[in-house]
Amino acid sequence: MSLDPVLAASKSHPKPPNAQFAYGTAGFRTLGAQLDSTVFRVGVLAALRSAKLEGKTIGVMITASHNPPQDNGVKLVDPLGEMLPQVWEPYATQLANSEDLLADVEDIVAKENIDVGKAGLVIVGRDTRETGPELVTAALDGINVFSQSKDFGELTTPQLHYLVRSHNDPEFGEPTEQGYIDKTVAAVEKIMNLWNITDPIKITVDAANGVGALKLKKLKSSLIAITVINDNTRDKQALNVDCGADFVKTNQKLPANVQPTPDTLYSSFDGDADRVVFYYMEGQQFRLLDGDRIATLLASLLNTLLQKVQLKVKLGIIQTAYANGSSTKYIEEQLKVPVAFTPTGVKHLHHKAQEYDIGVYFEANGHGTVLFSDEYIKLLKTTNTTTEEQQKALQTLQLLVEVINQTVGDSISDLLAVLLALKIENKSCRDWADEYTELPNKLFKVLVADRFAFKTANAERQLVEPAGLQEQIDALVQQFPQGRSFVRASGTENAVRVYSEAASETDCLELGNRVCKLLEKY
Ligand SMILES: CC(=O)N[C@H]1[C@@H](OP(=O)(O)O)O[C@H](CO)[C@@H](O)[C@@H]1O
Ligand SMILES: [Mg+2]
Repeated sequence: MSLDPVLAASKSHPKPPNAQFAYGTAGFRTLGAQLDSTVFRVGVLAALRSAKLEGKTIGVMITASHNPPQDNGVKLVDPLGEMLPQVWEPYATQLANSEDLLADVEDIVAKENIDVGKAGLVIVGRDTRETGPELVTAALDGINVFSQSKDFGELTTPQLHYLVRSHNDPEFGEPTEQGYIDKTVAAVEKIMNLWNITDPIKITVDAANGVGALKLKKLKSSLIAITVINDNTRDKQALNVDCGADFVKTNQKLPANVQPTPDTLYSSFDGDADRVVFYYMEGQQFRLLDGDRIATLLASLLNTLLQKVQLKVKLGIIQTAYANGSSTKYIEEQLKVPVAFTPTGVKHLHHKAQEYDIGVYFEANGHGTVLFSDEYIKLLKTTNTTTEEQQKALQTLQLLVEVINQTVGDSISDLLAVLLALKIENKSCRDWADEYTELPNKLFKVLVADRFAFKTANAERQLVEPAGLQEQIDALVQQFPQGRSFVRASGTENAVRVYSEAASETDCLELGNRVCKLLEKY
């Protein structure tokens, strides 16, 4: 099959002069108005990826998550719902920046030994941004050069991952949006019936004025009573503004439009509904229950259920350096579950989680999920129980595999899993928040001339370059009780991040400010 048609198709999607693009942690992300040629070329690459995998279905998601409304982005999803493998990321960058598209397509086809005639289907989803529809057109134009395409319209990022997986693996679920909803709702209802919970699970969710609002409203069940606020997806300038998971986590305060009833749990999604955080007011105090808390709550429920059935499996929690030190201590000392650390970015955590029978991974910002291994799922099917209590625990473990999205962090399924865990364990939001006391912590952003000069080791917890800087940070940290601080280059923004944590609020600020000061000369 000739590669020439790519040239004619690319004529309607010219590359802006002098623009440079890089496929990073979150795919391509920049102003939506700059992305037409890039998204077209990602469409071409998606078709090549499908051909390379002999006709497997590939996904293209158009979103910029928690970024401001004028931004947009695009990322590729592999057949089982995983991220594009890292070895293919340079191809995405190569095509996006190409001045001779045909030559670069030929280069990739030759390097990967691709028969473009084998391309199968590429499916496309987008969040609610204004530039979404035109970028979908660009993606379809790119895909259609070599492959079949299907546009699923507005989706959450995790729904697109689900759809890619179910297209390739029919046992995973019905490959439609309704299939996703039915699978999730049915598993939640079954768990509630098992535990005789007749009172619907209730919560108010701040949907960041994003796609999560539309999808939450489609969860129809007499046992699920979700009130959605910040659901204005028609006002394209409202997305993620003064609301959403990132706003709540960063500012550690309530989003717009929540008039809180004390001791009542609330939740916030981000713009593409793959992150979730929880919070409530205890008197005048705002208490945040972030990704670290979700990990401990879910791991603790799973542990209890496993003990009831007397199942011995390898359960682990995966964190990044941004996890609060108190959460790590609580997991190791109280839950007695091993903790592993990886660099920031979900792909690292996801990969590590696959080493366990049950791998619970969450970034502190609320992005994460629980992965169950095939062996574990088989073990559940062949386990015998003697008592009714054990049978209930075993069935709950089986149903949790259905509730929790196995492809990627998912606000909707994480929300439901958390609410189920609280019901089953009969925990109030205070009980949950009192499991451990967080150390005061703060995240700083420092602009430097060259963020690539900052090189780290030990899951990003130590700097190896610039030489000598880590020693200076260590010397500062030692001066503060329970102090911890580290510096790393952001993978998504042109900045260096400084994290600080210490026994008191004042110490935490002081430590952070002094580490930031060390960076001034860079
Ligand atoms: C401290 C922090 O929250 N960092 C975020 C942020 O990465 P940076 O590499 O720190 O810019 O964006 C990533 C993609 O959304 C997310 O996975 C990660 O957790
Ligand atoms: Mg997101």
